[in-house]
Parts: sequence; C-alpha cells; structure tokens
Amino acid sequence: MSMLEIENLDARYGDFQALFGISLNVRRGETIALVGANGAGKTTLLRAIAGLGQYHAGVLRLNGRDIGSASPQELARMGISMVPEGRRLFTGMSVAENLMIGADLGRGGHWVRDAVFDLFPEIAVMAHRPAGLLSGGQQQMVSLGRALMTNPDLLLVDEVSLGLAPVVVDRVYAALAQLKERKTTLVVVEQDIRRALDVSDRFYCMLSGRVALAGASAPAAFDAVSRAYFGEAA
Ligand SMILES: Nc1ncnc2c1ncn2[C@@H]1O[C@H](COP(=O)(O)OP(=O)(O)OP(=O)(O)O)[C@@H](O)[C@H]1O
Repeated sequence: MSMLEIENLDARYGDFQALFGISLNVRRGETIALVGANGAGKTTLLRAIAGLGQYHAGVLRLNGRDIGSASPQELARMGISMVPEGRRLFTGMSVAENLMIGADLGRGGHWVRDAVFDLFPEIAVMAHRPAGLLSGGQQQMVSLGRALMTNPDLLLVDEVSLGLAPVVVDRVYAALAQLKERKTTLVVVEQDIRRALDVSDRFYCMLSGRVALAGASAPAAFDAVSRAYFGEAA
C-alpha cells in the first residue's frame, strides 16, 4: 500500500484553476521528485498535501486514511511535515529555538536537536545566534532541521536550492541523500531536472497544473523529462 495516494486532485485560487486531475502515489521510504517550470503547480500540490490548499477536489489518502478535510495541524500530528519555499524562520529567535518549534508536536523519534546538529554541524556552532543573522544556506539547514524535529513520516521539501550558491545547494542535497539512506519518505520540489533525477527514485514532471510525465528517475530519463518540462511532444 502506498503511504500517500492522490487521485484526481484539482486546486483553485479563486477562479483560477492551478491543478487539474493530479494523481500520484508515494510509497514508504521512497524519494519522489516533483519537477516543472515556474508556475507548473508544484508548490500548490505540496501545499495541498500539507493541508494548506485553497479549494480542492479529489482524494488524498495517508496510509489508507482520507485526509482531504484534515487541518494542517492534524496532518502535522499524523506525520506530514513541510520545508516551505523561502524557509520561513522566526528570524529574531535563536537557531535552537527555531528547532524546538518542530519538537513541540511531541511525536518523538530519532530527530532531536543533537541529531539535527550531527546532520548539519554548520548550525550547531550557531545554536544561540538569531536565525536572521545566518546565511541563506544556514537558514535552509535550520528550516530542514525544524521540519525533521517533528519526526515526520512524510517530509515535503519545497525548492531548497532557491537563491543559494551551487556549493551550498550541494551541501543541502547531500543531507537529503542522507535522509534518503535513512529511508525517510520524501517529496522534493526541484526545478533543476538533473538534481531532481539524481536525488529521487521516481519523478513527476508537471506542466501547467497537470502531470506531463512520470517514471523512474534514471539518468536516461533526462531527455524525456526535458521535453515534458517545456511541453514538447515526446
Ligand atoms: N496565492 C495565489 N493566488 C493566485 N494564484 C496563485 C497563487 N499561488 C500560485 N498561483 C498560481 O498558481 C499556479 C501554480 O503556482 P505554483 O506556485 O504552485 O507553481 P510552482 O510550480 O510551484 O512554481 P514556482 O517554481 O514558481 O514556485 C501559477 O500560475 C501561479 O501564478
């Protein structure tokens, strides 16, 4: 059984329809990449899974249970955690305090503060510094760490690369690879096709609110994904 099943999901912002009949599944321990150009609907889909959607039609199931009407708080308690685009840290609070927000859910598990600091030693030395004083890459690590502190069953990661230098992006992706090795179930939004294929087991390529192509994330898929990404015929 899939951990997450989505059938025929539509999403709207007022009169504007952003998602059209999205169907997708994620098995436990898998890493799924959502690729697609700006505006394809990746963030909207991720937000719908986290219960942050506007209106949506369709079916969303987590471990066989209908979660279509669950609140973000209920979904978080059920084990869905999201690393939002733009990090959204409390900039006046320290790194450690930001991490503890994740722990407030009280789910328990491997991810305590020291485990996050083992994953990201870069931020361990800054535990008491206000998060707003950190570099973009360090803030991204705190944002990921905060999501891990909820000990999620399903971690949704939105565009971690945004605005970061390539070397920092490599560092964050190395951490995602470690999470994958630990069999964390991940859905990763990434515009860069190569990176997306590299980190994931399977991909869904979105175009204008629809799944244009889905499959196994072999390097050989690159050309087909590139065509689907730009809406060219296969
Ligand atoms: N709050 C909103 N109100 C109205 N339209 C929105 C809103 N957020 C997103 N949209 C529109 O919905 C569509 C999908 O946007 P979404 O952010 O999900 O795409 P994306 O693939 O994540 O792109 P990006 O890489 O730019 O984040 C776009 O056409 C976008 O303009």
